Amino acid sequence: MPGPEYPRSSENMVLIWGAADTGKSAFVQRACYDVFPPELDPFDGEGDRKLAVVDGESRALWIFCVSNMAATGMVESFIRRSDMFVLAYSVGSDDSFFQMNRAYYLIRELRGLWADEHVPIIIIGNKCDLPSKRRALPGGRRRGYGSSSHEDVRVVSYEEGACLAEQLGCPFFETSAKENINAGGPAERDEKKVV
Ligand SMILES: Nc1nc2c(ncn2[C@@H]2O[C@H](COP(=O)(O)OP(=O)(O)OP(=O)(O)O)[C@@H](O)[C@H]2O)c(=O)[nH]1
Repeated sequence: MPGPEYPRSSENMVLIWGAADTGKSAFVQRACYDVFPPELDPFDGEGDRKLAVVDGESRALWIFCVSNMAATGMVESFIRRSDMFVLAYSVGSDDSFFQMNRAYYLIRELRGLWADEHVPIIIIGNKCDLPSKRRALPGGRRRGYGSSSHEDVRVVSYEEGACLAEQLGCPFFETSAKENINAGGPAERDEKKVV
């Protein structure tokens, strides 16, 4: 398998990071080509390009996806190089939602964000087209970390996503690569925060 491609010097690098099956590849395909293939090859190690108009200025984005299953060294290398981050979860997976915290704090740690450096991080809850039908658990409990695989129904509400994003100080969007909801805009809006 070829090694990862790298962005050109004129491009802003956007790292999309999330659990497996959150729809990262589908989101990029929708954002860059306005298509929704039913099945996609794993996207790790590949980048894609999108032109975005930011404050009236055309900018080139190089968009790169990694899942949290990727090799630690590769993830850290791309975290250090990226200009902005999109942390993705699926509204159909509690597990992917809980894993975002780890991604968020790793970015902050590696980029020294406890100091003054500002790096834009946005959060997207993909698959918002899934129907809302929360499964009842015995005793009314909520599932916890590691307890959920991906579902065909929504298990993370909009409010839960918005609340976490607010706590972390990140812009938040629910998206659907499938139904083309907010799937072309977040990177452009995020870019606005950079400049
Ligand atoms: N309902 C729905 N399904 C989606 C959406 N986006 C992606 N999917 C489906 O979710 C599955 C995973 O999509 P991928 O784009 O391969 O997910 P990924 O996060 O890149 O997965 P990895 O390569 O394993 O990291 C596929 O079956 C997609 O068709 C969406 O917006 N809505």
